Amino acid sequence: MDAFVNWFRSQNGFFDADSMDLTTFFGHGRGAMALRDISEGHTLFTIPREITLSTRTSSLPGLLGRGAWNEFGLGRGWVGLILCMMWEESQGSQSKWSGYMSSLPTAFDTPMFWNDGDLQELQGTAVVDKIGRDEAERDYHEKLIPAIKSRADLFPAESISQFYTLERYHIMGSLILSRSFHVERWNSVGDEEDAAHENEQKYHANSMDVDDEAQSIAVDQDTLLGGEDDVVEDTLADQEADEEDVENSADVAMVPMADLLNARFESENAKLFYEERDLKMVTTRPIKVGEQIWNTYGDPPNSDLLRRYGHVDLVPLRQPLTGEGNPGDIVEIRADLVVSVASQTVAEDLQARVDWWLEEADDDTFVILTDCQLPNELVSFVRLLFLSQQEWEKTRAKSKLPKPKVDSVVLSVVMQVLERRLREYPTTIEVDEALLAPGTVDSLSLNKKHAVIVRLGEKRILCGTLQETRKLHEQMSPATQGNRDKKRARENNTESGRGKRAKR
Ligand SMILES: C[S@@+](CC[C@H](N)C(=O)[O-])C[C@H]1O[C@@H](n2cnc3c(N)ncnc32)[C@H](O)[C@@H]1O
Repeated sequence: MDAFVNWFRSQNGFFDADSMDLTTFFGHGRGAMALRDISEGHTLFTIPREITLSTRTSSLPGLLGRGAWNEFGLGRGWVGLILCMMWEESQGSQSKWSGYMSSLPTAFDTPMFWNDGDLQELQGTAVVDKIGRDEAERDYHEKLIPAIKSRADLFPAESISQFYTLERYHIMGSLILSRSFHVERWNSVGDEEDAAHENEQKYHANSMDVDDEAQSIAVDQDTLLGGEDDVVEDTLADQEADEEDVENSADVAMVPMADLLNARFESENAKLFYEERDLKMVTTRPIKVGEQIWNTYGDPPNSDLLRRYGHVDLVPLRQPLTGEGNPGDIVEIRADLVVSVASQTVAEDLQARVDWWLEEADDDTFVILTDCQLPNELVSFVRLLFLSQQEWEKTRAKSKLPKPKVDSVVLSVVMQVLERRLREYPTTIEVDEALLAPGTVDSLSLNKKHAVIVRLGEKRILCGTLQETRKLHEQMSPATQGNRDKKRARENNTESGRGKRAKR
């Protein structure tokens, strides 16, 4: 750690060694600890923008040239940044980032590196379909390899087996996934005041995928870096982002020192802020001596934490759930599961309705949170599937989604959907709870323990929602309704009797 701090200081980074220390926390890897009571608004460290590592700051895009960068598709997605990181690593001590690169981890607990047996344990969860190994490898073979093969002067044959292997590619991708920040272009000094209220790190759902990135700070690299190389990449990536309205891949940046902070659900006490020339990690709450200094990763569900970072959060859950888990958990219900359940009852061909829904609502997945409430979109979708032919034609003509109003038909379909969704996991909730019980949990491998925590979190939401739905269904069933009507009538009689008595 000393070598890294020395490198950081040699690059004009400021580090308040009286207030914080970099140390190892059990189960969290490295992190930062307060060495004294620190007040809110205190700057813990300052990172000059030129030592953030991105396709704007690396010299590689300039050396390869704008045309080639574009031709090989390196301005889209993370492949360009991955190549820059590989390139900088291959430059050894010649690279400005050598002291940083050598401090980065090379092993990860993320499912990207799990064996098939461990991956089986995640069946049914939102993780499996999102690992994206095949897509990543396609970029390696179709973009990165052709680019390096085209320039033996920049990528000598003997360096390829050391620095440009598929294994190194996955390691760099995982570093971006778990540690990158979103650093936007600085909008010129004149915009500084306007931007003042927005000048803190923003977090998005998924740092590593191009369409849902992680933490973010607005930065103008042009002002600070202004070299030819930057112009090359900037222009390219910016053009692409404008054209496609996707994240500008040039905004994805590795930020030394800031990426050493851990995070835990709703524990953030420090955040990254930008200024014209520097990024600053500033405390957002008072921190007591000995406490860990936490950044935020946006409090994602455990499925995303595991997929991107290789860990999960376990804190007390909130009503209606009990026990420990991640209050940010979610469970996803695919629209096709709902259609499959509805098709058992509905005679009409549902395809036209489904296509219309996808056009109008653009939602093929429904998300339930830990409050266990039915999402309006799910209710609206079920209603759509059960409309009579005449109602459906009217709905389509009006281009208006059905109102998310529950009735006993909707609830009964939802209950079947939830039950079927629960059966997609390899185990029951009871089995998972037993696996995580004291005495048993220690015998699980880390991967298996993480998988069980993720799937149990999702199942608890499903069971909680099923319970709530059953209650509601019960209240709406004709028998209960009849009893309730009778009861209400009795109460009304009593009420009116009381009223009369009161009047007297
Ligand atoms: C941005 S880095 C933080 C620094 C990292 N601990 C290190 O040693 O370099 C993110 C990684 O830290 C670890 N981490 C962060 N928060 C954690 C937590 N609450 N529990 C366990 N591990 C955590 C995970 O391995 C994650 O991939």
